[in-house]
This record gives sequence, C-alpha cells and structure tokens, in this order.
Amino acid sequence: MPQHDEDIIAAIATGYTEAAIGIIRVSGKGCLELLEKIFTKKPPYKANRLYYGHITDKQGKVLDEVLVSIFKAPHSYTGEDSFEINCHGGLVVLNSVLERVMEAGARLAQPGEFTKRAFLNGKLDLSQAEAVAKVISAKSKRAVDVAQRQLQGNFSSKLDEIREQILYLMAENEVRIDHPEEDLSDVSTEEKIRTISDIQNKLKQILRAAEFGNHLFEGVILALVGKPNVGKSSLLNLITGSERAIVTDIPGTTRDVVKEQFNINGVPFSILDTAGIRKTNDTVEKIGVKRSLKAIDEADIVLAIFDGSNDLTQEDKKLIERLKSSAKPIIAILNKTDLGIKINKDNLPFEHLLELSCKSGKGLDKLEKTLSNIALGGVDDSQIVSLNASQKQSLKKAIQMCEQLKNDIDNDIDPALIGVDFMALTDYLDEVIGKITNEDMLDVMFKKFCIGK
Ligand SMILES: Nc1nc2c(c(=O)[nH]1)N(C=O)[C@@H](CNc1ccc(C(=O)N[C@@H](CCC(=O)O)C(=O)O)cc1)CN2
Ligand SMILES: Nc1nc2c(ncn2[C@@H]2O[C@H](COP(=O)(O)OP(=O)(O)OP(=O)(O)O)[C@@H](O)[C@H]2O)c(=O)[nH]1
Ligand SMILES: [Mg+2]
Repeated sequence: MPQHDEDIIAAIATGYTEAAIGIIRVSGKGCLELLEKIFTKKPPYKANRLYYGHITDKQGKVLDEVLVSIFKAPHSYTGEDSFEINCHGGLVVLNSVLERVMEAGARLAQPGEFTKRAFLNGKLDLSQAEAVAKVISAKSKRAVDVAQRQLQGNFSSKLDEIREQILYLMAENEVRIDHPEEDLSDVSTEEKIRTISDIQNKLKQILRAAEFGNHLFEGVILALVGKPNVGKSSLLNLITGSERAIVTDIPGTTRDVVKEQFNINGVPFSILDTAGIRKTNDTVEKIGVKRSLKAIDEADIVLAIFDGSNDLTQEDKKLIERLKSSAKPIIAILNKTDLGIKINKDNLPFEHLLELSCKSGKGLDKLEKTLSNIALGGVDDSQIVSLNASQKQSLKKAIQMCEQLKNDIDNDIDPALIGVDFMALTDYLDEVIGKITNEDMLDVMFKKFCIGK
C-alpha cells in the first residue's frame, strides 16, 4: 500500500480534559524506530500487541507508566505503521509525553490528518470519512446509527451498484464505436433511456436523502412568528420543556431573539422566538421585528402562530401575505384553543394547519409529529446519508449529466460523443466517493475533524 507522506505525525487522540486514560496516537513510516528511543520496552514489537513499560525523557527519567499498542502497515487505521501510547489521562502528563514523541522526530498532526492518511491509503472512501466525522459529532443515538451504517460502507456499495449499471451501458456504447457499420446491440434505445432514467431517479433520491441527512446531523432551525401576544414564547417554553422565554400578557414582551434547543425522536431542533410582528414606533421593538423577519430567512421551517380564539386581524393578514410568497415549509398554528375557536380557517392557506393550547399542552404531540415528518421528509433512516457540500454538488452534476445522456441517446448522436458524456457521469460519481479528488476539497473535508482523528 502506498504511503503518501513520509513524516511521522502525532497528536493527543482523547479529550482535552482530566480522565482516567489518555491516548497519544503516532503514525508514519519509521515510527516504530522512534518508539524504540523513548520506550523502556525494546523491540521486537509484534503487530496488534499491547506492551507495558515507561516513556522516558533523554536522561532516562520516567515521564509516565504506559501501555503501547502496535499496528503495522497496512493493518492500521491509517494504513501506515503506527502506535498508540495509553497514558495516565492528565493534560500535563499527556503533553510531556507528546513533546517527547516530537523531540524524537514526529511532528504535530493537523486536524483530521490520521483520517486523511487512511483515505489516501485506501482504508476509507470519502463517504466513509464523512461518516467518521458524523459518528463523533452526532447528537443522538439515531444520528449515530445512521452514520455507523455509512461508515460500514452501505452508501459506498449503493453507489457501486449504480456505477455497474452505467458501465454496462458504456460497454454497449463502446461496441457501437468500434463497429459503426453493424448493429450488434440487442439493447433498444428505449431500454437505454429507461436505465438512465432509473439511474437518475436513484441519484435524485440520494440527493434528497442527503438534504435530510443535514437535518439529522446539523439540526433544523425553526422560527416562531406571529403578532404580539399570540403565545410564541409560551410555545417555545412548552416545546422545550423550559421556562426559557418570558411570558406575559403584555403585547411586545419578547424584543430580542431567544434561541433554545430540543429534540424530537433524535432530530435536533433550534427554535428562535422572535418579537411579535406589528407596526411599531418603539425603536427597540422595531429592531426586534426586523430580526424576526431575518429569522424567517434563516429558518428551515416557519411556525406561524395565530390566536385561534379570536378573528384574524390586519396584522395577521399582513403576515399571511408575507408567508404566502415564502418557499419554506410553514406550519400555521391556532393557539389558545382552550378559549374556543373563533378564527376562520378558510383564511389560512397553509398546507399544515394545527390546533394547539399552550396552556393545556393539547395538540403538542401532533405538532411534534408534523415537525418530525417535515424534518426527515419521510425518508427512511436506512436511506439517509451525510454528504458535504462539494459531494452534493458532484451529485447534482451527475443528475444533470443523466438528462444530457437521455437526450444524446434519444437523438442518436455519435457514440463517441455519448462515450464522453458517460465518462463525465462516472467521474462525477467518483468525486462523490472520493476516487477523484483535489487538494482543496480534501483540505475543506478534513479541517472539520478534531485533532488526533
Ligand atoms: N485506541 C483506538 N480506539 C479506536 C480507534 C483507534 O484508532 N484507536 N478508532 C479509530 O478511529 C476507532 C476504531 N477504528 C479502527 C479502524 C481500523 C483499525 C485497524 O487497525 N484496522 C486494520 C486491522 C483490522 C483488523 O485487524 O481486522 C486494517 O484495516 O487493516 C483500528 C481502529 C474507534 N476506537
Ligand atoms: N388561554 C391561553 N392563554 C395563552 C395560551 N398561550 C399563551 N397564552 C397567554 O397569552 C399571553 C401572551 O403569551 P406570550 O407567550 O408571551 O406571547 P408572545 O407571542 O410571545 O408575545 P410577544 O412576545 O409580546 O410577541 C400570556 O398571558 C400567555 O399566558 C393558550 O394556549 N391559552
Ligand atoms: Mg414573546
């Protein structure tokens, strides 16, 4: 297996806090010779063994009593020779052992550099590397489960299957390039177009699942909007189970944006409570209103609150007009239903219309179900995938290229040109999985990892 970088890298791989044990990870060609210099236990070192001994400084003074595990290329996380020092988990101890490792010839690893090497050495593809980051940053068990499946290669094999389908069509096309005079093919034009449509649909589903993957891993932003006193802050408190926002019967209570986190079935949500939207001459409230309009822009889902126990007012109608032109999913909520329902629902042209009482909590379960459905779009967990922006971009280009190919084949253009488009299509898919990469993209990708990963 090729070793892409000659240096030996080292980092603390465990958390920067006092703990029972802390691990220093070291990787790169020649690292086992480095170990020999600083470890009281001398070689031979066998792969996948744990050795007891002491790390000493140049004068032979003990820096820590440790256990060292040995990995030999290519059978390690990075694919290189590597070892891990299990130290006592104090930051001072860990730092002195790390400094000793660097004194002996290693350099400090950059964030994600171990995983980058694993990728460059073919131990992981790019979608698996992305999954490693998500396994670590996931905020719920559900998100971890989804990331684990991707780490095991589920997504990679799905793309492989699609690639197989394309290769079959490419081979058929090659025959036509080589034998332009004869009609050797038993695959009809309709069948080819059907197969490409099928591929395109699969790619579209993956893209859609990746959008929802963002929701599961990064969270969903909700904005609460509505005229003063309808119960926006009450809803924030109800849904988060807190007393975070101040609730009074005085309209205009909330002036700045209040933000709070909660989760539904393992999907993280942030909810932004904003100032009630109305015409106002109060400077502070005006700024608040401006911010609430901005919150609508930032939100993934807008919760528009109305007082269901009264008729719609001019302010409500203005808000409805404003929201009608928004492309975002909007849930209209008729609050204060414990006081009876007087509002005319015909004037609320929203796909989701729910009744609620923040006072009794009635209707909350339905709201949570609706939020959960919109957040994950009904996509099954087994289909959800986490892709970064540039992977999604490549996927979009692949989807466009399918469109192009359908036209190519329908118009019976020169097979040599069709071949070029097929190549472009497989290249775009290779970018998603990381068979084709560029240095900038890898930089962006691995920078978000922690040190030592
Ligand atoms: N101490 C420690 N714990 C850890 C890791 C680690 O690197 N070190 N991991 C890392 O982040 C995760 C485990 N992932 C790993 C993945 C591959 C290999 C590895 O050595 N693979 C070899 C041998 C496989 C085998 O024996 O079957 C290989 O792929 O060839 C090690 C850990 C989580 N826990
Ligand atoms: N009866 C009843 N009263 C409610 C309900 N929800 C909220 N209220 C009351 O309505 C008043 C206003 O509630 P808030 O949550 O402060 O309203 P808001 O929309 O945040 O108001 P601003 O911050 O001023 O824009 C308070 O007196 C609440 O107790 C409800 O479901 N039923
Ligand atoms: Mg409020």
